[in-house]
Amino acid sequence: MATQALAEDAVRERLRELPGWSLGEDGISRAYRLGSHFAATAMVVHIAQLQEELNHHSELTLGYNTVSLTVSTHDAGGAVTEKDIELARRVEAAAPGHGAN
Ligand SMILES: C[C@H](O)[C@H](O)[C@H]1CNC2=NC(N)=NC(=O)C2=N1
Repeated sequence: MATQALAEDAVRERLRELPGWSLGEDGISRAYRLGSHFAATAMVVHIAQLQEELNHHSELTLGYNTVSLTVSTHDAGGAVTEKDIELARRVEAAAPGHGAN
């Protein structure tokens, strides 16, 4: 998958299909709220699996009942690339199964 930096407007266009995701200085980010600490922990494990499958890894934070992630592409100097968008899409697809919102 391409690791060329996406222009800001291209990132924002893709984020239109990813409600809850935002663009910041460190990449694209999303925070999820779960029904319990255990549910949040289980989602973190699932995200780790998705990241390993994609070989693309976020900064992933587990709170009491929240999971937050921020991702950019190190190999592109911290820019946002299609790999970041693809990880976001895969996490979004997994979120409903965890009761995350
Ligand atoms: C060697 C390994 O494939 C690379 O370091 C991968 C690992 N995970 C990664 N994750 C992210 N976010 N960006 C990268 O450029 C990246 N590169």
